[in-house]
Amino acid sequence: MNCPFASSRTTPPATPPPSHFRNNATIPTLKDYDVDPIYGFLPANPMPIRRLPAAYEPWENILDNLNALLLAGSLRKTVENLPLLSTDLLANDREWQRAYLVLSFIGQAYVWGHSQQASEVLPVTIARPWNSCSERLGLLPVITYASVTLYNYRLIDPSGPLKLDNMAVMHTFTGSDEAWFYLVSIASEAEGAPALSAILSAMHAVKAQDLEALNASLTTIGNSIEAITKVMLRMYERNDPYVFYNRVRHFLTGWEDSNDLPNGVYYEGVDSVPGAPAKCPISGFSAAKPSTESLSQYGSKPLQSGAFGKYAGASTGQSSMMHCLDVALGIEHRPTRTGRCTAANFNLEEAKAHLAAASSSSATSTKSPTGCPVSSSGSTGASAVNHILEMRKYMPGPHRAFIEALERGPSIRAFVENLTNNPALDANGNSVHDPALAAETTRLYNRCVSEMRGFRDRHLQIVAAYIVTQARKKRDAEAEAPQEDPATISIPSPVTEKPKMREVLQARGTGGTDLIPFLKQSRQETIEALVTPQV
Ligand code: HEM
Repeated sequence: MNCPFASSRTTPPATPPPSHFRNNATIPTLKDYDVDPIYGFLPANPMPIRRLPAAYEPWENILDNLNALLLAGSLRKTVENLPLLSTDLLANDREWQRAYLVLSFIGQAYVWGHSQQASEVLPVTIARPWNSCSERLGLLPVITYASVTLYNYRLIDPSGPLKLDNMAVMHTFTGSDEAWFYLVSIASEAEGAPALSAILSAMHAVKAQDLEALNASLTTIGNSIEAITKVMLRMYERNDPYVFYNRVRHFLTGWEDSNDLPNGVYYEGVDSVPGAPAKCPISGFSAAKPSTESLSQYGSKPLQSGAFGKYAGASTGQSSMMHCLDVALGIEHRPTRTGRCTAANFNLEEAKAHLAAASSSSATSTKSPTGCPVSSSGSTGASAVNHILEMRKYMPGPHRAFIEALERGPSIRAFVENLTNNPALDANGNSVHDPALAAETTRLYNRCVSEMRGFRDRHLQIVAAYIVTQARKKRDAEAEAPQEDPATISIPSPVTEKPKMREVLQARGTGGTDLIPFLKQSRQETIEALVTPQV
């Protein structure tokens, strides 16, 4: 028998095995999913626009003055007094994307404020158009990776190279460290872009069983991952971990699981937002109503009916690039535990030990870095959620669809696995493929997986430096602060900053995950994709 998918070199099976690598599957094209061969997921041809048409000047004016308004404490009032602008005048994708960016910055600034209590209510003037833009783009009405990176970049010299040194961001909440955080992420999108065409070529090569073409594509994919890791390491150059943790993250945080906003945010004047609880048919309010305190804070106008939405904030985990690479290489992510650490079960020493282990080994541990008990399977008994898949909800619709189309495409990993361990034989029992070429395919595939592991190793170190260590320092500083007699302290301002114990004690992602166990699991799943020749 001469089945190319034969599972054994010497004993062909009675019936042909299934086509594990889905070689009849359709392969997507980049252009159908708003992906550029050079810019990847970054909008290009035309580039992101820098200002909306004149009708939207009231929004742009607020963004121009965002920092000043925040500092002056007058942002909320200004937003409440905005005219309600319709999105009907937005004429093309770039305008919709720009509007989403502008409203993301204003919306986040409104909710979190500057040393103010979070606002549970988002006024109709922002809530309604933000929700319309999100619907149109397949995003959610919260700040996302798309708001701060994809739609927020420009080239300093438009005819110059797509490289970090020639990139700028249009907006930040806080300044240059934050800008660098976005810029490095944007540069990583650019460095990864060649991998996207190569993934499609690799899938075509699998279909055609063309090892030379497959090897060339795998080489490009491996080089791209290496370049992503290299540029990611430039993060340390101009983004100070203290500034990032204590100044920047605040604005990028969502309200999916927030102590400050336990019901999420109330989108005034919006009939429904994705995932919103059902509304009361009589009052028009969703089951949970904004608190009396929120209502009293909320200006003088009567509150319109609306809907509560609970969403995670912006996270680099929302980059479609890494999802594509995972899918292309057959790296599968399992659900992660959702157990939350609390002040009660936090143990810093265990957290430190865990982190030390995390940066030197891939072995799983039975303690989370926050010192919370975790079983070796990563479960605390709480329901498990696949955080990596969850992040796809926060990607632009066409990019999410592209990843899903890749999932339906031919499986490169299954092909390499077969090639390595069940090579196809001709009528004489000889390998159909040149064994040296096939060995090279296995090596190149494994190199791609190892590059992904290398990326995740380095990323873990970044997260440790920018979040876990900073959380610890903040906790230590608070513990060392002299305990004054509260009776002798006068609090001068009506603006109170609530102690954020959970934020201090928990090293959590802006996207809302318990960090290190999640990232370690993701790295472990990467390692599991390696194809090992069976002897
Ligand atoms: C200061 C720099 C960075 C910090 C503090 C950081 C932080 C995080 C955090 C907290 C998560 C967990 C998900 C969440 O809860 O939000 C995460 C996930 C992730 N980040 Fe980053 N990140 C940084 C830079 C980057 C860069 C530059 C990239 C891309 C090149 C990147 C790619 C990813 C990916 C792909 C995930 C999903 C987890 C995985 O696939 O293993 N990160 N990051």
